[in-house]
Amino acid sequence: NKKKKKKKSNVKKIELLFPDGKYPEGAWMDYHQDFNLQRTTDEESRYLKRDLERAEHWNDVRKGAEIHRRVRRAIKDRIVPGMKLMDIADMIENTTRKYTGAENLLAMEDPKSQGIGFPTGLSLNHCAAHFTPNAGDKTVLKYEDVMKVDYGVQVNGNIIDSAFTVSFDPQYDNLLAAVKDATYTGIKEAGIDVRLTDIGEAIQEVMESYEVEINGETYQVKPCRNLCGHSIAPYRIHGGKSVPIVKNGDTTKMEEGEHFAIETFGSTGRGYVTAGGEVSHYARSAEDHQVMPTLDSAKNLLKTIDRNFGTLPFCRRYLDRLGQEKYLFALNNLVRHGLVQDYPPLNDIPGSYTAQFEHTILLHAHKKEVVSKGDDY
Ligand SMILES: O=S(=O)(c1cccs1)N(Cc1ccc(F)cc1)Cc1ncn[nH]1
Ligand SMILES: [Mn+2]
Ligand SMILES: [Mn+2]
Repeated sequence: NKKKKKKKSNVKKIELLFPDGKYPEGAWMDYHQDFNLQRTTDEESRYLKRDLERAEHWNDVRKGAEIHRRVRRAIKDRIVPGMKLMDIADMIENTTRKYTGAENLLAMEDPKSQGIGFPTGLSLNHCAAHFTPNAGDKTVLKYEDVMKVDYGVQVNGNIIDSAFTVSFDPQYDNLLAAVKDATYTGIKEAGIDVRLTDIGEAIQEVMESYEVEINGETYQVKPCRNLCGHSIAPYRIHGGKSVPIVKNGDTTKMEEGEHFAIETFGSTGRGYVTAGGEVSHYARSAEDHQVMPTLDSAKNLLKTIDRNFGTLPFCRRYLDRLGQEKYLFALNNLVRHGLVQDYPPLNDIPGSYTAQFEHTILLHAHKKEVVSKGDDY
């Protein structure tokens, strides 16, 4: 009897698809009119020259973005009700691993050179962010679910952070439309010398201009006021600046050369999230002034984390995959000592629905690049 041949995925390493090593540019946008008027033409040419000095850096980011687009194209039609979240996460992560050649971290000379940027978020309904299944999770995606798919790709530490929302029931369409419009508004408002609070104000105004009727009740869409976008630095998903999605008075400005994840979250609940539920997401804390752990198991786990992830976020499944066993006590010890930061799921009130869209943008000297833009969102 012919054994049913496992469908071999035809995903190849991305380098084979781009033999000249040049990766496609994202969507270009001009900075605000008045900003451009202040700059003379010879200034523009100086900015362009300065930008070209970072060509290799930009190319790395574009490589990650191309992989992000190809992964979502490969998996989009395969995310259907009845699927286990575990299988969706594996599909996304294994496709990313194939494109980046990061199938087996233990076999890689530098496991942090390129690969998964951070855990695949698959947050459902009132859970807005930072949920990914831990081993043994049997959750199955349902027709009435609103799932935020939020995953990362990194190339030489340049992280692409982009997310979209999956839903099947058309009654959620206005919620998703509100958030997509709000995220695009944030992307349009962003720019060199722009104040973060002004971006938040513009996002909030658009978000709140939408209403959605779900199960016979009408809601005005609310921004989740304590969630925000963020700057991105090499191997650091949070570069230090937070981009609010409501007016918050933060007059900090965006600066030339920075990478930002512009993400907005809309909700039919309180518009405010609280941490709750089993933790899956972790990351090495940046500061290193903490005291080293005395517990041997914690010391060894820290070494494994440093070698395989560095300061990139990881999840319990990635430790399982490395063959780590019974690591929870040691992991919680590292969290208690402040050596590892935990990122619990962030939830609005049960029964509410949240949606998200997110892109990574690059503030070049002369123009803005929405590097993770695709023909899907
Ligand atoms: O909420 S955040 O911690 C944050 C927002 C503003 C300043 S820090 N976070 C960064 C992050 C933390 C842990 C991860 F595993 C991955 C990312 C935003 C985010 N989560 C998913 N995509 N983007
Ligand atoms: Mn994200
Ligand atoms: Mn983000």
